Amino acid sequence: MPDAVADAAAKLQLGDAPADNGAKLQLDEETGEWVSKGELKKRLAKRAKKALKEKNKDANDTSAAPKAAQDAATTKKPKEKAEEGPLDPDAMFKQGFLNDVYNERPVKPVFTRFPPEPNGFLHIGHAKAIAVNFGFARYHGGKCYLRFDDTNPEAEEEIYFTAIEEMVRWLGFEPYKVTYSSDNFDRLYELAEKLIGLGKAYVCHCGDEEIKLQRGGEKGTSPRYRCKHAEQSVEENLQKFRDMRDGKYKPREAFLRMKQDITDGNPQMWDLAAYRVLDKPHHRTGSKWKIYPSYDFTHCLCDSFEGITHSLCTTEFFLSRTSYEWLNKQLVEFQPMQREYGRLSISGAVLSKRKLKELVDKKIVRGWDDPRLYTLIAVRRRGVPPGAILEFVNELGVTTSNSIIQVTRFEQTIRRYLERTVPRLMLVLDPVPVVIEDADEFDGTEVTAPFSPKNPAMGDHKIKFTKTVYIDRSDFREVDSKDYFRLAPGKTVGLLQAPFPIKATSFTKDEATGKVTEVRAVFDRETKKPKTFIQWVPAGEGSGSRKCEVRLYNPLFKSDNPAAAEGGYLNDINPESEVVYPNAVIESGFDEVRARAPWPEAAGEDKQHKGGPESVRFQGMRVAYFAVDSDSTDDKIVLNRIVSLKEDKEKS
Ligand SMILES: Nc1ncnc2c1ncn2[C@@H]1O[C@H](COP(=O)(O)OP(=O)(O)OP(=O)(O)O)[C@@H](O)[C@H]1O
Ligand SMILES: NC(=O)CC[C@H](N)C(=O)O
Repeated sequence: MPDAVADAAAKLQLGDAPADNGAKLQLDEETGEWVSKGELKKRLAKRAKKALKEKNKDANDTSAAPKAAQDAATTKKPKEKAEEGPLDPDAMFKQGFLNDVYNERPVKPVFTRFPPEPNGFLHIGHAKAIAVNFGFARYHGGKCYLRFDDTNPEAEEEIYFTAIEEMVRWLGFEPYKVTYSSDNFDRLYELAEKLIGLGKAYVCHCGDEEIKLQRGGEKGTSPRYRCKHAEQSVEENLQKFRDMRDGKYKPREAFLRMKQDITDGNPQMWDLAAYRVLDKPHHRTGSKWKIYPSYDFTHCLCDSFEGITHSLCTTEFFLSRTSYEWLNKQLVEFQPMQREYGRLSISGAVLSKRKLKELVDKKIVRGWDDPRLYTLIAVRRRGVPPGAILEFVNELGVTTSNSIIQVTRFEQTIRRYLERTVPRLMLVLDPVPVVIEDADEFDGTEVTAPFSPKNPAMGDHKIKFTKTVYIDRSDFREVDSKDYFRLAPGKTVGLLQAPFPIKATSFTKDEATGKVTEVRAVFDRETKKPKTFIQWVPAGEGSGSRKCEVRLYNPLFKSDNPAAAEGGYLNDINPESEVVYPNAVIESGFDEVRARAPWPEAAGEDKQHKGGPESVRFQGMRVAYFAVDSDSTDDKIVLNRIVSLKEDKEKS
């Protein structure tokens, strides 16, 4: 975003209640959005209903019940089964702001564009911009360009072009054309000469301080005025502009200014810069140009060249709309329409390029794609499905206000999406072997495990049952108590899909570490319905189980607002943001899940765009949702926790 625009937007506090909306709006305190009274009422009613449902659900939680009981629970309660289907994926285009934007200009075909500056990796906020621009065109049967806004060769790098395009496709969108603002440098130059010819632009030699004074001084309260350069003749301006082009001026010695309307209250009309001298080679045009057009000169004209019908951008460009329309009217036939929607941010997420770079350089994170970050490459590496991101944006809806969304809300959408879509496997984070002494007759037999207890269409797979199985350390207690329902000496627990529940008889301990090293148990053939079922993984060669490293992620920062933390955001790093389990084990069904990935196929991850390791996703039953990390090799599996199974109540 150009600094001047950001400053102007900040001055007018565009993040506050939108002033340009006729309807009476009210603040939705949960999302930070301004919505109509009716919409707020609807939302509150929906939330109240959901809270009640959660309460009832907690009371009837069946996750630890026997399989038969689980089946019964899902068939007996049709309401829960039909629960929370995904929202209409086009909801954000059918109502509210985007519907209004279309109705303002109900033309066909629709053309939109997503116009990133190739100066960094995209972040979660950009996912909204992609969903809005590409989605709007798709919904209306139109086309969306991916246009690299590459007018600032100082900050641009090849790697960002590739990464940005990859992200658009990963989110499931196909650009109509990939274009570059720089493709138009010749045409833009000619139009700049035309603007000079119309007496609407002049070459200025003033410095920053002088320009500030012309625009009303530090506080903007003194009278605005134009400098003497504004009086130059068309011929003189043309000559000077050509001299700029031909390298006769050094950077800052001269720049081309539009002659707009300094009496207008909008700072975007105070003779903005159109061209500046910059002695930098450009990655596409090489050293052909010594002058480069500004955002304000370039963007609106490129929109017109590409026939953009609806130019959708974020609210900090609200004031720029005036100069956007002014310039197009001076120079071109086709008039695009710019409209502005609110930015999306996630609380506790650092998105500034400088801060991200510092985190990477100081090795606080594993790289720009570290799963704790909110760049899109990081969110992808963590395993968040592209469809879940689109669902999140759609659920939030699009309005004119900026929203800072709690990370727990993002995670809740991801969780719901994964719950519906991914297969289930058994995984043990911190394994303890349990020897079932009377299991000889079952040793090496197979049990059948469904990939989804809720969706039989996902099929099932076989798991070897072995006399020694691994269970999680947290599922065994050396000393039993009445309110404890998992394994303990003399206590029975169910093993999911196993022939019988087991009862612990004894255990051994490493005296040096105090850790249990082995539990001995027997089948409990009497207890038909143990209170709890736990996951297990077969042990030994031939069981097909695999060792893996599991990385559990928590928020990178201790607070929701790291920028405001005492001593700065680096002082706010959460020491528990990554917890590694190096000796986890996963059952053999993992091989099938890996071979079938992406499972399910979805936007951005289909036959054509075969996903990377992160598209191998599953629910580790009773543990969390996981995806394969890009650090994995043929010999070593590394898994990332995408999200926990349930929201951590403390966090929310
Ligand atoms: N947080 C956000 N929420 C929604 N849209 C965004 C957000 N950030 C950027 N965009 C939009 O994405 C498009 C491309 O953005 P570009 O990379 O040029 O943005 P930017 O504002 O410089 O981003 P940043 O400075 O945050 O990296 C623009 O239309 C911009 O308005
Ligand atoms: N109009 C827009 O969407 C602005 C895009 C531009 N690349 C910016 O953020 O600076």
